[in-house]
Amino acid sequence: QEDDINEKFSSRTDKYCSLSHDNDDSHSIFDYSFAPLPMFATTSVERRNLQQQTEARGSLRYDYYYDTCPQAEQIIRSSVRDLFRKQPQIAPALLRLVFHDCFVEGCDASVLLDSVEGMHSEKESPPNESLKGFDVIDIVKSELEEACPGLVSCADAVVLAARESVILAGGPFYPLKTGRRDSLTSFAEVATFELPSPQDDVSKFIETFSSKGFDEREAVSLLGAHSTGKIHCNFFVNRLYNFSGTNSSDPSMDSEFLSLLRSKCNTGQASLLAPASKSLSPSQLISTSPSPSSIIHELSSSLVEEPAMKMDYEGPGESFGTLYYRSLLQRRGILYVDQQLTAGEETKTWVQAYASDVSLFHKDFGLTMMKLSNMGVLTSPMGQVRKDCRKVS
Ligand code: HEM
Repeated sequence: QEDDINEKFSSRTDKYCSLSHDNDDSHSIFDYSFAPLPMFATTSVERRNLQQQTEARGSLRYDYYYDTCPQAEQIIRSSVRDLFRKQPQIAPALLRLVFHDCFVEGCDASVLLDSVEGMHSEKESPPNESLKGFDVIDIVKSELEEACPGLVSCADAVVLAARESVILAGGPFYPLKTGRRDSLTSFAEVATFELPSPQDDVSKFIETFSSKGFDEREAVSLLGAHSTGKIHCNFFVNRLYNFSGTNSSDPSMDSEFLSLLRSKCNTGQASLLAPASKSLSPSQLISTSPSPSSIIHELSSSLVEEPAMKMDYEGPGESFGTLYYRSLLQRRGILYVDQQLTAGEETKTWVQAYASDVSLFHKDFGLTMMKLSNMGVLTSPMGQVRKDCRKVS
């Protein structure tokens, strides 16, 4: 089996090397081993020319703001770090936010727009009800606006803030190109139908990610993001008390873990949170549960917490990824979709590989986050740079 994994890994390495040569970037990500990025042009005239050529080609490039706002990435880094010191839960919130932005019509900050007449916002679609981090992006963006008005897009702020969050959560650094622009609209309906459900089985999981261009290895590595943050009881309570209408728990769950989760989400809360989980579809289950969004939508007002389970329930100190995949092998996945990763032949191979090799996981996770962050981006002359991330300018 180890040979099998090695073989898959080496072909994957080749794939990424050749992929990066297909792009405008002639550097493999392994060339710089996550060190500071190489600069392609040395003088500011060369840089400006390169930027203009890049804009004409409509693609992203490293250090896009070098001339216009050289401090942009540093502002985002220090702003996220300062906020994290006060509220560590912003890191998982921002990591989840980038996934929910990029998976729906690309990384274009469409998830940040508020609803206005004639446009229903993605953030109000059922899968996004408990999404957080909007106010963090507002703070980051106001600092960017103060330094460089109208220049740095909300879409770049989202991907760069998420990368910082991964590092703060103990994950890897990965290089990111910039130059994304912001959408002019939000896609609430697409979000409702295209974001995956916590109740998906492994075939649905594979299908959803494959429809967005991710293979099984990439999809399994991305779910390693569930190493950090919290999951509210309403997303998994059906597994504890009434799995698939059986009035009993999910048989795929370890019994000690079941007791632990039941102690976090007791029957009273469970019936309150999922009154009709027998007959509801997964998306209905989420949408009809009392929305936690009023409480946790705004991080600053999250004084009352809904019942939830921490992903790093064994306590801090576990590095990003290790506990998550080991737990799945011990039948201790929190969401049904998490546990389902051990139900597919290839997905299980990757769970095993990541459980025993954290550096392999970090490398794969970094690569897949790069791919996620580049999905369906808008580049000049499309889209715009919003001044306020919640409103079209
Ligand atoms: C099949 C795919 C996925 C499903 C169904 C899913 C579902 C969920 C659900 C239901 C929660 C709990 C939210 C809450 O309790 O408020 C959650 C949390 C989270 N998800 Fe996912 N997720 C998926 C993939 C991903 C990916 C690809 C990422 C990032 C790359 C991600 C990052 C996170 C993070 C960091 C949290 C914790 C958020 C926090 O504590 O604020 N998820 N996810």
